[in-house]
Amino acid sequence: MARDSIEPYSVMFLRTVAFRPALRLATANKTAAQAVLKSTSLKCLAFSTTTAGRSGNPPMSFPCIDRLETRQRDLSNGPEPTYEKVVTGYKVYRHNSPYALDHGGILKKFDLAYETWGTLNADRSNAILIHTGLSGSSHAHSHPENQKPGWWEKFIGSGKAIDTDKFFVICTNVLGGCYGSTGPGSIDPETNARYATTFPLLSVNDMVRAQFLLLDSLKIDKLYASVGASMGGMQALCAAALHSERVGRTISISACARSHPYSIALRFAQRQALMSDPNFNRGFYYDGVLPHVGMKLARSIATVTYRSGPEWELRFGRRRRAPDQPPMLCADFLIETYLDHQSESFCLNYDANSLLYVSKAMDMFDISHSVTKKLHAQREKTENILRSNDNAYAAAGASNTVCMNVNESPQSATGSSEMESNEQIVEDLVAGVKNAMQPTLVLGVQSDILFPVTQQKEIANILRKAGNKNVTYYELDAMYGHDTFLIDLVNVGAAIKGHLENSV
Ligand SMILES: CC(=O)SCCNC(=O)CCNC(=O)[C@H](O)C(C)(C)COP(=O)(O)OP(=O)(O)OC[C@H]1O[C@@H](n2cnc3c(N)ncnc32)[C@H](O)[C@@H]1OP(=O)(O)O
Ligand SMILES: N[C@@H](CCO)C(=O)O
Repeated sequence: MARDSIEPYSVMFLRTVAFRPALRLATANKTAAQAVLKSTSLKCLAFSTTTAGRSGNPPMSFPCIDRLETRQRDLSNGPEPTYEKVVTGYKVYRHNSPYALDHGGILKKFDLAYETWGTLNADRSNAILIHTGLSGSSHAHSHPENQKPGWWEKFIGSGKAIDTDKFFVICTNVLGGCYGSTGPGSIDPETNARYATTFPLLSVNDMVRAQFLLLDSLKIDKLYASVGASMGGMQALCAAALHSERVGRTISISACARSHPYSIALRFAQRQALMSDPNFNRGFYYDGVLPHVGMKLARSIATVTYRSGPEWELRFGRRRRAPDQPPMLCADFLIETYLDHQSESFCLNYDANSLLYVSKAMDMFDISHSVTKKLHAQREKTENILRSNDNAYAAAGASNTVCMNVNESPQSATGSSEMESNEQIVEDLVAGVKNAMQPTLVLGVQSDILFPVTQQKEIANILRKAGNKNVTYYELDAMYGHDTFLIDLVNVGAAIKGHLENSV
């Protein structure tokens, strides 16, 4: 098929110097390979499980089962969500008029948290917008007001992949997030209570449109580049296709042109695990017990999709935390203690409702022309009502309700229209990106099971079919899976720098 005919550039110069020797060593000498990895980007092999009391328990003679601790949230006595404590270091764009959303909802007003690095030049032409993945905050890099390392700390800075000597770099927390931007945990101005699951459903384009409103307020007409990975790549593609006149260059890393059923299934499983927590309380948990167990299960599943089997083989193998003890049903293998640690750490760092809304926006992402057209028409209807009179907000926004289980759905469970042919799908996608003619870098990772390279090829293919003559496609053989963009500075950083500084 045509879309499989895109040959991955081998980008020899991009291949990591640290990672390759580790792989080669792996078959011959695991310990040596681990030493190489340890000395590069993989930090820690020591286990540090955080569930209270577990490591201190006396040896058990029967399989141990994790205690599903619930934690009463007492506002005077932790644990409190740390995302609510992020109070410094970001600026806020305040949008004080109703904002119509793609799926029919309305926000009476919204805030967008953002941070910047570097200097905007005189003709305001050197701005780069970094779009985050699912759980990212605006804090991509440290700065004097918040010196904590950001989530892309090593990729941004003087002389770095995104060079702050040359560019003015902006990063926002997405609409729907929980790090300063309006999301389900924010106060609904209509009720003075938290939105929880009365928050309206969002699309990726709703997030991007909000970012362009921020750019308007900064008097930036056109971005030098729009850069993103994972859901950030979806946003970058969306900006390139739907706001094309405002984007000079695009970088899409480990993203997709439309979410495929496999990734939707994986996110559905996470949401189901989360919503099954008895403390979830249909999303109204803010004043009570947090759905900690559900969040932890959801992030465990997510972490399995973010990394890769080959990486874990090399890092953990089949090693157990206490090899002399009988097998236990709790975290026993090092891979299990790792998952336990990662998911536990995440629970208080991110709002459960944001996870639901943002991951749903990812599921709904589809850059096809027909989908965009439908969403646009839907939004226009709401915008017309809003324009019609000053009191229209209440009438137009009355439908901010979300459906949480199939029995609440007005549609049949088996539902759905006829399957389109592959040709029709591609044609629709090509029409969807017909305006995205900017120099574009599409970067994929061979070990990514969540956004596999077939989806990266699909992006490059539809852009080329649409007539974009300046599409660069790189495929990395890094082993860190989907999250490679957070870890592999050598390869991902070089690709980004090359595209930003050399593409014309
Ligand atoms: C995308 C955006 O837009 S931003 C969102 C990015 N942030 C996240 O995804 C948050 C979650 N973090 C992560 O997934 C990872 O830490 C990354 C991707 C950021 C970095 O990956 P790595 O450098 O490979 O770190 P790694 O995955 O090994 O995690 C290290 C932690 O695991 C712990 N760990 C490692 N092995 C084990 C083990 N066998 N048992 C228990 N804990 C373990 C380490 O002690 C360390 O703990 P700490 O973070 O509390 O200090
Ligand atoms: N691990 C990253 C990427 C997910 O797509 C995150 O949590 O945002």
